[in-house]
Amino acid sequence: MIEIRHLCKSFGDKEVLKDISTVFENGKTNLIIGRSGSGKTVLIRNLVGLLTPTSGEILYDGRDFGSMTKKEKIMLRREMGMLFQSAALFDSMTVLQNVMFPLDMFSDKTARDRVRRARTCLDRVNLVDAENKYPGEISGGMQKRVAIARAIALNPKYLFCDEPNSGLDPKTSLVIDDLLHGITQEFNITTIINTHDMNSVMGIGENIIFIHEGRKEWQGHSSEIMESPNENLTDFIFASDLLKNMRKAVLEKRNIGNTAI
Ligand SMILES: Nc1ncnc2c1ncn2[C@@H]1O[C@H](COP(=O)(O)OP(=O)(O)OP(=O)(O)O)[C@@H](O)[C@H]1O
Repeated sequence: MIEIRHLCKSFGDKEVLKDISTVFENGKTNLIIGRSGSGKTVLIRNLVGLLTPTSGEILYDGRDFGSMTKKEKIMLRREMGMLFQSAALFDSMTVLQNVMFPLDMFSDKTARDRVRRARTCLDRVNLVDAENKYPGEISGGMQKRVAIARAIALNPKYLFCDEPNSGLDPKTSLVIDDLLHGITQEFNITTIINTHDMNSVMGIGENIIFIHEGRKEWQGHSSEIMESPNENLTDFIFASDLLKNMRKAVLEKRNIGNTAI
């Protein structure tokens, strides 16, 4: 679980994050959504320690990042898996070598156990057969699955994903969403996904944080979005006229249903 208390982040006199407090639970896919420039990336960068908050606290299972020693911060970073917008694989390494990379760097397992662990992770993303291929020889969706296998190689407690579906077609995006959701539940990880993908929001959004102009404007489950009275949220989610009309039709149908009861 990650808890944020009154987090603020400014660059000079520009306030980007304004008094954000929330809880990201383990075993849940937590999504951060909001318009471009609303502060999502800055929030994730604060969470992974790439930026230092101007004020406020971030607690990782009760451990306050701000008061950790350098050594404790290094240990904490090893509990974090990261999935970047591009899969960020090493082109000169095979799929297996890519997944083994964090194990070779940080694990004290024997070489044999490291290979076994990497294969287990590849199996989890259905890519065992591709272990000897190079990133350039596989599709974008497969590359993302390799990146997921690599991100979970060290059994992370926390998994941070920055736009995991960018550049993928809708069907492949669903596969990635299902994998992230499944892995999160199976290994009880605190997963935080920064996304613009509305299919992900509606499909796997168990705990959604909507950031608007640097503030947490709304938080809830995807099933609560349709009836939310928050106009900034519904304008953002149902951006086109088509989606607005669909929402209107659904709400009217529900109202008629309720009246009939
Ligand atoms: N290092 C920095 N110095 C100054 N301003 C910054 C810095 N990093 C981000 N910002 C500003 O913070 C604001 C929020 O940026 P951020 O990248 O978090 O937006 P975002 O919600 O992730 O947008 P997008 O969806 O387009 O990725 C922007 O106005 C950006 O210019």
